[in-house]
Amino acid sequence: MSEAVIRPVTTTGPGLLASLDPLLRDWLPRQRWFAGKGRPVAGFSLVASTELLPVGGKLGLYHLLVQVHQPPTPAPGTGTAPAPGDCYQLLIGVREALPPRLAPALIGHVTEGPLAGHTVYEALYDPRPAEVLLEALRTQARIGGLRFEREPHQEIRSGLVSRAVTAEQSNSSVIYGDTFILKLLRRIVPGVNPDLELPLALAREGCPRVPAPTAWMGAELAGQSYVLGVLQPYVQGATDGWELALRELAKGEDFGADARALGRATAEVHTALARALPTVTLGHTQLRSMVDGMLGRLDLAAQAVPALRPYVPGLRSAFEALADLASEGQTWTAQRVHGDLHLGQCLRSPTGEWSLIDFEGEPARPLAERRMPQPAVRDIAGMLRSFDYAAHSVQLSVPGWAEHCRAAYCSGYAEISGRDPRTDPVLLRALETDKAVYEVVYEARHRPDWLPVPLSAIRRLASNRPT
Ligand SMILES: Nc1ncnc2c1ncn2[C@@H]1O[C@H](COP(=O)(O)OP(=O)(O)O)[C@@H](O)[C@H]1O
Ligand SMILES: O=P(O)(O)O[C@H]1O[C@H](CO)[C@@H](O[C@H]2O[C@H](CO)[C@@H](O)[C@H](O)[C@H]2O)[C@H](O)[C@H]1O
Repeated sequence: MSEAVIRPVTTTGPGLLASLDPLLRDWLPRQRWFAGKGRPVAGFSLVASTELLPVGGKLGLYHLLVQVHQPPTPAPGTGTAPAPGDCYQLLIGVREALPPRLAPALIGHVTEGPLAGHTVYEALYDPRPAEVLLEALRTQARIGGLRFEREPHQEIRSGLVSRAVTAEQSNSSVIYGDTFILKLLRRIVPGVNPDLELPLALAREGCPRVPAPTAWMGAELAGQSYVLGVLQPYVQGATDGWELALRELAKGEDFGADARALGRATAEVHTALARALPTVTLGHTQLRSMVDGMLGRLDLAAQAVPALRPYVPGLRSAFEALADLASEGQTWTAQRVHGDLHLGQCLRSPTGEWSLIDFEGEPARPLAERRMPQPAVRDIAGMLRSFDYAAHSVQLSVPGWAEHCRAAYCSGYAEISGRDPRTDPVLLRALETDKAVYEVVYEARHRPDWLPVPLSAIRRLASNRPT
């Protein structure tokens, strides 16, 4: 299909950002997806702007890439704090007045500059702007620096009605007619994004455990390419694993069969990834640098979260035990992995089929690190941590629930891959520890009330107690 240009680009001058500046300073830090929380916003630079609907009509629409200037993190080593100057993707609607249904999307009323007298708002919540994006994907448009691409044999019907996903997310998503879901990435970085790269590789490998990307949007800026969003089929009527697990727990019911099926699904994805993309052998040198990475993250985390400090020696020993095995000559295979696997990233369809989503990896880690081959056990460790989270999140504790899920999940994994992760306890403990350390920092930054959940695992892992 030939590429269609729906509208020539209009590049706006610096006045646009100046007029939005005071509103963005207030609005941006309140967004769930804003990664620079806890540090003041010193200012903005416009990286790129594209007028998608002309301002001056009833509804104007800007696509903006905005660099946010923040001073470095005050306390050294919050571990996951982004470097100053993170770039965010914004879709800004411009109207003279906002209809009441769009009130929750309000960014503010502009008083100065080229948009003075207008109201600006988060346009993803508005069906018309969302339709503009879908139409651009459908027609493989190029609009200014924005490129919209589609898998050659995939069709997108026009006129699908949109609704925004309101759940807490690291990015922002829109559902079109229960047929597609578009994820707009918020903090954007140059390079190949694993959230597109891995599902595409899996789809081309014929793996049915991941919704196959239908289309995507990106940009070329100063010679570098950026992935800005991915459209994929919407799994209708799906429930995510976190919700399911909590539901079963609350009823005191068994999650073992689902955990086993999830283990099988994870192994199917790992097997397909190992076929589709290069694998490497991790010997002593590579393991040493992996362990050094874990130790470094632990140090940063302990600086940022004092509650972690008493456990540092025990946690270090979990990592050093792995390095010791490597110095005795043991090797491991590494491959591309999901990178942030947890129950919330697993969708169960009404027919009981599991799909894995969100291959972005841990959002705070540098892209290059997220794309490095890892032992597949890293994902397994993530899921085991998730069973533990679920068990700690309900009022009524069900003794042995997390342990039962762990066993079922590992057995399911072994059924497909031929490798039971429990036969590699030192690696599993090290990777669970690394994940729990990440979670401590994540919770301290985003959900302090949840901090006791990873901290209880930290106590167990530091003393090398079994679950
Ligand atoms: N293909 C899909 N089908 C149905 N729901 C989906 C699909 N992809 C994502 N979702 C829903 O959207 C939510 C956010 O998606 P996710 O990829 O995890 O975004 P984020 O990176 O912002 O966390 C998921 O928790 C899930 O509920
Ligand atoms: O889903 P995201 O990619 O945004 O992942 C981040 O947020 C997760 C929480 O929403 C966080 O997951 C942690 O909490 C979950 C329960 O809410 C639990 O199931 C996970 O095991 C636990 O790690 C994830 O770490 C973070 O990267």
